[in-house]
Amino acid sequence: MRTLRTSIADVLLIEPRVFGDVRGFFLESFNQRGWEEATGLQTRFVQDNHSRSVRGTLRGLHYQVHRPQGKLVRVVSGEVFDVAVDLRRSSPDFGKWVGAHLSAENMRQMWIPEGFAHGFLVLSEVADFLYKATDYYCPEHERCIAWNDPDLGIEWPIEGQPLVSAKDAAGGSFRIAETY
Ligand SMILES: Cc1cn([C@H]2C[C@H](O)[C@@H](COP(=O)(O)OP(=O)(O)O[C@H]3O[C@@H](C)C(=O)[C@@H](O)[C@H]3O)O2)c(=O)[nH]c1=O
Repeated sequence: MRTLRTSIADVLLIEPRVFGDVRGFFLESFNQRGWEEATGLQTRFVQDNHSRSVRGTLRGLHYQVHRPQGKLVRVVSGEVFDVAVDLRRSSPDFGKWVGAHLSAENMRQMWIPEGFAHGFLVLSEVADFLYKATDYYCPEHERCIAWNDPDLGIEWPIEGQPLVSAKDAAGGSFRIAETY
């Protein structure tokens, strides 16, 4: 695997090694030892998630206060624009966002450390989104910042309104968000 830095130092893009042959391909989607060697992180994942969404769906921007989750995310069918927002007050990148196209074709993964809000927009007809998380889902600690928060100014590749859940439509503003 290859790790690429992004404009926010702790957010990484990961390119797994892909072995193609006449049958198709093989890749290791996660390898604990390879992960530790490549990132220097002693990460322990405790939950794997899978969501499927139709074109124009936007999920986010989500995070958990008190029980933050680091997330290793990837797409196995379709394409999304994936975004991480730094919510760590002590970080030089506090309030900054970084986005990347993740697709079944480019097989890229994004590492979003604890202390970030996360969201993605579906750019294909359908997208299957898989991710590993470093802590369990805790609805009581779950928070949502509005995807179109003017202070964050995320440049989503969309014209018009995305399809969002009722919870996400009620997302709060970054200015008064609980941060880390
Ligand atoms: C996230 C999650 C949801 N659920 C349930 C709660 C609810 O009934 C249903 C759908 O939940 P949501 O609408 O919150 O799902 P979704 O909007 O896909 O939430 C996810 O969004 C992305 C952007 C993230 O970063 C994730 O951490 C997570 O917050 O699934 C779980 O049981 N476990 C989980 O870990």
